[in-house]
Amino acid sequence: HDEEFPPRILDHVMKNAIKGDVTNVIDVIDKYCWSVEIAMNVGDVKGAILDKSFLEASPKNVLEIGCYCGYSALRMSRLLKEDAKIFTIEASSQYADVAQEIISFAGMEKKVQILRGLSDEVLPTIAEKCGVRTFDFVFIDHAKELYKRDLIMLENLGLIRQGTTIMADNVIFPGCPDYLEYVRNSPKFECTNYPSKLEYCENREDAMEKSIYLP
Ligand SMILES: Nc1ncnc2c1ncn2CCCCCNC(=O)c1cc(-c2ccc(F)cc2)cc(O)c1O
Ligand SMILES: [Mg+2]
Repeated sequence: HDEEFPPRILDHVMKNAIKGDVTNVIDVIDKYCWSVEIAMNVGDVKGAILDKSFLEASPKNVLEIGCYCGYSALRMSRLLKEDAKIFTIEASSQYADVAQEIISFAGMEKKVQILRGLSDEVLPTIAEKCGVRTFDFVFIDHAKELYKRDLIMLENLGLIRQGTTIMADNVIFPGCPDYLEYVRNSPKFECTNYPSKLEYCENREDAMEKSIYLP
C-alpha cells in the first residue's frame, strides 16, 4: 500500500467518473481496483454486506474510523436518510486530502465530515465537536491493532447506545484477533460473522463482524 496510490485513484476518478454521481464514482473506483491496482477500500463484495447492515440500522448519526480514500463513506452516504450524517476519522492527512476531493467530487461533502487525527485523539471530543450524543452505526476499518482499544473507548465515552450497530472490516485478514475475542466473549455484544473475501481478491478469505451493543 504505497503512499502514491491515493493521488492516482483521485486522478483516475476525476478523469473517468461523472461529477455528482456517487454510484458512478463507487463503480469507477471498484473497476480501477479490480483491473489496475488493489487498494485497501472495503470494496464491492464486502461493501454489499456493509450496505445491508447499514440499511437495517437506518442510522441518523454514523461514525467511521479509517476513511482512507472515502470509498466506504461514499457507499454509506448514498444510503443515508434525510437529516443523517457521517463523521469519519482519518489519521493520514494525505489520505484525508484525497478523500475530501473524492467525496466532494461525488457531491456528498454536506453528508460526510472528515475529522483529521488519530482515533484516540479525536474520540474524546467528538461529541461536542459534532453535536452528537451517541452514534447509531459505527464502521471500524483503521489500524487492526486498535479496533479493540477504540471500541472500549467508544463504550467508556458513552458514544454508543443500546442497539448501536458496529461493523468491523478485516476480522480475518489482516485480522484483529483481540477485537474478535473481546466482542464475542462480552455479554454486551450480539455478534454475527459475515465470511467474504479480501477486497478485490478472488482467493483470500476475509470477513466482516457485526456487533450490536446491548449493555
Ligand atoms: N489511531 C488511528 N486512527 C485512525 N486511523 C489510523 C490510526 N492509526 C493508523 N491509522 C490509519 C490506518 C490505515 C489503514 C487501515 N487499513 C488497513 O490497514 C487495511 C489493510 C488491508 C490489507 C490488504 C492486503 C494486504 F496484503 C495487507 C493489508 C486491507 C484492509 O481492508 C484494510 O482496511
Ligand atoms: Mg479494511
